[in-house]
Amino acid sequence: MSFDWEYALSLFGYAPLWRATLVVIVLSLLSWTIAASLGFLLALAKLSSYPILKLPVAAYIWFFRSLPLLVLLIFVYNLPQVLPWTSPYLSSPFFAGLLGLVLSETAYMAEIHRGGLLAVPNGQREAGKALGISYSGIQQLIVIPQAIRVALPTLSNQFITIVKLTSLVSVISLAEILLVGQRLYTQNFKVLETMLMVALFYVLIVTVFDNLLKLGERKMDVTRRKGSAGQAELRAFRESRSTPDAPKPGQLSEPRRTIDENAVVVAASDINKSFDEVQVLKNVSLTVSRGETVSIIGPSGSGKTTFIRTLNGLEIPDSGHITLNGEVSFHRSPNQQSDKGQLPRADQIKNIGMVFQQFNLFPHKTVLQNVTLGPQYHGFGSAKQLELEALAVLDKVGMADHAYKYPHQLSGGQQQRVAIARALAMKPSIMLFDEPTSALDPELVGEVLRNIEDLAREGMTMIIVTHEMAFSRRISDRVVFMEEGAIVHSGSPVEIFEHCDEPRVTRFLKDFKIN
Ligand SMILES: Nc1ncnc2c1ncn2[C@@H]1O[C@H](COP(=O)(O)OP(=O)(O)OP(=O)(O)O)[C@@H](O)[C@H]1O
Repeated sequence: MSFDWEYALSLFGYAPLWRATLVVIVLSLLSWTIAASLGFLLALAKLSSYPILKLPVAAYIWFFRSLPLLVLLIFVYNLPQVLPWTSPYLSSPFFAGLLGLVLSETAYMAEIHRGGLLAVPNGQREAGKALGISYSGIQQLIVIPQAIRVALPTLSNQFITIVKLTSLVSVISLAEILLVGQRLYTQNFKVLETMLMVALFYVLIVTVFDNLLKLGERKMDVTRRKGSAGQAELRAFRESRSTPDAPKPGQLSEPRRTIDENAVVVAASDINKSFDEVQVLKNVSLTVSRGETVSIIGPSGSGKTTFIRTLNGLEIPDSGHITLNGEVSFHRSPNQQSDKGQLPRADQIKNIGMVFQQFNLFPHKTVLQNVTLGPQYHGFGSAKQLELEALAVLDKVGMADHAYKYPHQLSGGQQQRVAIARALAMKPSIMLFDEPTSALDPELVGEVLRNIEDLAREGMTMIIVTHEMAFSRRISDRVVFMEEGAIVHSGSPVEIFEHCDEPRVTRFLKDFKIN
């Protein structure tokens, strides 16, 4: 018996096969979209810290990933036998198939999304928190867009899997491609010819959608973006800055700072913090006045970073008291339980700018969007006005020309300068710098330190955790030395770097080149 090519090719003109193709496409698209959306919610629930959400979701995922789809389809299709009210819906093979596919695929999608969510570095969430953005705002603006980009290739692959799984729905008599083929060859016995065409129809669908999804992936890939737009906006900004009264780029608005000792910006007292029974902060107290630059130095692991993170709520102390501009932002007495006490409010947190060691810029947003995100979220002004303000603040750190680029197109030093601009755009009362140059190559350190020095000169209130001793000596009004979770010594740069006879300080400083 020879292969009947003429018959096989004639199936390209067979209308029921094209109708079945449409059924497969619609069923796959609906299953994929619904399962991807529900899977995302399940992934969020599985990652939450509430057992009441986590445990049922974990059980769902375990159960539906263990169950063969064929068994599930037959079960769903026959459910009206025991639950007659489901009959109007589930007696339709299409809806029964859709329900079976969604139930099963949601479990897989949840795991794919969970991988995407876990791939977003924690620094991204912390950067959002430091801008005073709420949990849901952080998810919506920062985490979800990045998690979906990470998960997209696997989600696309899952669509292809679903297309092929729709063939199983033939078992409950849905007239999809396989069933139409089976009906044909049971009449004419041309099994191979018919199945070849059935296979070709699946390959056709998969090829078309695979290419469409790849196109979508490429569009969402920020590393491919050039970010070259915005030249007109930049020119308009430059022109507006060249009017006689406007400050020139890089020009400082105030020539010298003054320290107002009567205006305390931050006062922290008796801050204690332990991680896993190890006490890393021991009754730390520090008061910073308006216009003052305080640097915190000390050996690695002495608690410097942990301390400044308690000031804006990134770490919650076990006990202590913090005021911001005279208002209590944190209070918990030593005998209070860990879920009691007053925690910093968003309106207080947004008043504290923070620059991280690892920059933590949002990779899916341009430089300008990174800077406008916080002010826009808090409704500081119209989009146009905030854009102009963001360009001005970027200009101040010498980054206006890069406003329309993405973070991956910048050097480490440039990224850190954008991070400084992002914090400044919130018009904070105080800036916290957590080792702002530690992650930079030596040749890039200078440009960032110059920006911070400019801010000090302008009178910005700042606390800087640093290992750059010469820089600390040059710009600080006060230097605080920490060791083993406590402030051991503090004084003017001259007192600390030249006349200190505290053995722990001199021992620490002897390894540094200070001049
Ligand atoms: N989230 C955490 N969980 C457990 N331990 C932590 C955590 N954060 C910090 N620690 C520990 O607390 C101690 C103080 O860390 P911290 O980062 O504040 O020190 P540091 O003085 O800033 O050090 P470095 O100069 O190396 O950055 C260290 O022993 C560190 O391992």
